[in-house]
Amino acid sequence: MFKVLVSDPISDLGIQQLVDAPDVTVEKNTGLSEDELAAIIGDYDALLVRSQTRVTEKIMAAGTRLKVVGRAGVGVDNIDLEAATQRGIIVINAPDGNTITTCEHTFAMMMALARHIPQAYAKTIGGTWDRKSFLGVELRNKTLGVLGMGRIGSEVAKRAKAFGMNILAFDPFLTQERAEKLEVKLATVDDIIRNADFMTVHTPLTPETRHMISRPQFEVMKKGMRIINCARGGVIDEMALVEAIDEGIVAGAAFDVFESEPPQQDHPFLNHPKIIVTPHLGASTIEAQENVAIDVSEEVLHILRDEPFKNAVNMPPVAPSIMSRLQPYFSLGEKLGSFAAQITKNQAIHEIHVDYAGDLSDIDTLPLTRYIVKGVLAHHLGSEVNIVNCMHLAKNREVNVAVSTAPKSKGFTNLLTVTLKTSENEERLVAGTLLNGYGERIVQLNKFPVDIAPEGHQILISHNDKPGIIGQVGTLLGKNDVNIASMQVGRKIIGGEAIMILTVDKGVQKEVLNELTTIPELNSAVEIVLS
Ligand SMILES: NC(=O)c1ccc[n+]([C@@H]2O[C@H](COP(=O)([O-])OP(=O)(O)OC[C@H]3O[C@@H](n4cnc5c(N)ncnc54)[C@H](O)[C@@H]3O)[C@@H](O)[C@H]2O)c1
Ligand SMILES: O=C(O)[C@H](O)COP(=O)(O)O
Repeated sequence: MFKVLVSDPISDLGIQQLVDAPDVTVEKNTGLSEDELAAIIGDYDALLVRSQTRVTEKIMAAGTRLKVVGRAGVGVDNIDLEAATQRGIIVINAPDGNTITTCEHTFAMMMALARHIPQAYAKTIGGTWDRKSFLGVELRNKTLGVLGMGRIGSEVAKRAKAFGMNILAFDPFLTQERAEKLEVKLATVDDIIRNADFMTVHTPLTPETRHMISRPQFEVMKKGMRIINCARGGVIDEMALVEAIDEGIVAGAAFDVFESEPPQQDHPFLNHPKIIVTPHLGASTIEAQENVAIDVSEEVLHILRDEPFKNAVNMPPVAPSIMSRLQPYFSLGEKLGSFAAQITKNQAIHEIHVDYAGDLSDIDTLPLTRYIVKGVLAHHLGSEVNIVNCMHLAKNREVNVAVSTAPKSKGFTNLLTVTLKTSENEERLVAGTLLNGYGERIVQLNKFPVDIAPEGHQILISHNDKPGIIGQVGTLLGKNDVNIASMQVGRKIIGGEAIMILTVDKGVQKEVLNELTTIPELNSAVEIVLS
């Protein structure tokens, strides 16, 4: 008999199929502390949660029977995926069930914001009949900026069209073709900041999206913008937002999510006259809660019964025979994918092409391809991507994954070449190898041969091959306290196009990268971070 523990409030109707299953017993025990949960989790085969229960390393370690953690919802930021993967615990989520509900909540927030509904309600029930203080704005003919055009962002855009709004949309995976299909205008973050009347964010919280709207963005923002966040706290810098509202740059904000939940009583959003808030209610409808609970219960049953399942967000075991030959390349493959994604910044990727040469040309490399695709997608999609779901996510985003093989590998015994093709018909190429005795190396970047260890923080500079540039780069980084550990320069012809790759000891601020581009003959500077 399998034992399932439900540790957050999850729809009864949604989990009915688990309750009815003859080989399963379901127990509910909500509101447990980490210690309380750790004390009992050893008795269970499956754990069902929403976002309240933090499924930490400690819980995973105590879950000696645990096969699966089911998240009735999208975000898995409350689950330690690394710890689950290490222990072979499958983590699944229900990515589709609350899309419409969250989209509708976003709209409710946008309209409440436009018409001051919470503030007017509070005054009216307080006995004041105030018709002067709450002059609103129409949505019609206004420009809505959507950051993140995944499931929820796309639905929001669709509904905004019906309200007569013009949509500017940005998503690293949004191609011109898909934008046309969705009837939105493909834009940059900068276009949105400078031109939108309303802006709504629908991205996960990743190192790249954290504070993607902060002081520098507020400084150039269209005056009077209204901002909605029903995605994840932290995408918009909360303190910078309060300042921007108080300075009259932002007209108002509607937030369902906070950097830390629940927020402290003295959080500046609470009781601010121009900020309206809800307590992470985006997914809280009867329908969505039933949907996500049904989806997750179905998957939990499959996993407990060793049947095929689809929405795993962490890694399943790979067959041992394939593992022994491919495993040494998994980490290199993921890093090549991530490197390639980071040098393809702000361009929609429509194909990930992988070429396997030499030792890798005669085996089934699909598990390795998954690591590469994961590396590419995880840069934008965050912890939701894993080697189980990455192909599915690529397909959903109309990103084609193509593989070719070649018996010869330019003098290397093995060579992995990852090429990202963008919708602007550009290509970014990163090739790497496992060198006997030297480990992982990147040996080609676009058309330039290089030799770098793919790890830590790097700066990739594209410049014209002119005397003095290296010195200026070194001086500028030194001035900004960035220590250079190693440097590589590559060029095809003297005086022509060239690249420089610097390995540095720590992260580099965006301002420093921008300053680098002011050096004459230096065309671009991008930071690459590899773990
Ligand atoms: N408030 C709630 O209760 C609630 C409910 C459901 C989902 N969510 C959250 O909403 C967010 C979106 O959910 P979804 O189901 O649409 O996810 P999704 O994965 O379908 O879409 C997220 C999109 O963000 C894009 N993205 C990543 N980095 C970006 C960047 N730097 N700039 C612009 N776009 C970027 C991705 O390419 C992707 O298309 C998630 O954070 C999810 O956890 C919140
Ligand atoms: O990621 C999600 O699905 C939402 O944030 C909903 O979270 P909840 O299940 O705690 O409401």
